[in-house]
Amino acid sequence: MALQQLTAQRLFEGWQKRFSHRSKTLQCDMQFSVYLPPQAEFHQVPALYWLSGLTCTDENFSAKSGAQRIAAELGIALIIPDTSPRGEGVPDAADGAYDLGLGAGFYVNATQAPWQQHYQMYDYITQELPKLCQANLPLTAQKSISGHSMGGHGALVIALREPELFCAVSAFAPIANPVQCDWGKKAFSAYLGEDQCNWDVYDASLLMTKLGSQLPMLVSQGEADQFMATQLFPEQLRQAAEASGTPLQLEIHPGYDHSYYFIASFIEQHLRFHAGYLLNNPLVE
Ligand SMILES: N[C@@H](CCC(=O)N[C@@H](CSC=O)C(=O)NCC(=O)O)C(=O)O
Repeated sequence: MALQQLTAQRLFEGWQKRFSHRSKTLQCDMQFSVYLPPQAEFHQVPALYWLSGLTCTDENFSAKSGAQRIAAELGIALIIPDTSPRGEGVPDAADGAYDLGLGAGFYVNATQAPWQQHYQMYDYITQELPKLCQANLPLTAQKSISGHSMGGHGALVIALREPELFCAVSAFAPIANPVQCDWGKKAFSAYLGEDQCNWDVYDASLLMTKLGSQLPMLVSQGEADQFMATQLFPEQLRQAAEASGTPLQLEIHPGYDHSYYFIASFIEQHLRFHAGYLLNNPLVE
């Protein structure tokens, strides 16, 4: 599996890198970013996978979160994929809408035309990308996962469905019950078809109610988030956790909105939370 390095920049004694590769799963060329902490020059390090939200590429989190300073201190690599397949021949929303198509893959495996050939983001994130990173970067097998909004939905769904892949999960302002909100209904009906029975396996609140989880799980939500009441529904996640006995740490932060300013304010807490499990040292948190 060939990986082409596009850029490399020194950052907090480590390296911020951008790679390109041909994705067999998505049938297009993909780019992703990686932060390698200084420790990776001497030994393998664990990795946190970060899933971004609507309209993002791998560059939003890389440039705006400020995560690298803490990742360098803790010795954790950050793997930051794109949010959809891209390139010539990859379909987009007919009207160029921001919440479907390019930049809006929703981390599902599409089954419907014209999406199903390329929009296989669930398999890309859970299978192809980790294999590629493991084979080409100085990483241990330890992984955890986090994300924002659409990416928070992706992180929770993936961790609930495949808990053996990760040692912890967290999310910022996740779309917690997508089958009930306009963003989710629009994307799922396009990618998965009108039969809502096929949507449930991509809904964190429904999955949690059904399966429960003992995975360490932290969710942060801004109370002044402009999307909280219409698209995110954190209360549904809280109820699902209570119903299933899932030890969800759900924190509501007064005054914070949906932006990367919120993420930048709490990313240190999230990285220390993940480090407690990635480094097998609960005292780090
Ligand atoms: N353009 C839209 C909102 C787009 C938006 O807010 N995107 C968020 C993620 S929202 C859920 O997945 C984001 O992370 N944007 C990138 C950034 O750098 O801020 C609208 O106008 O409502």
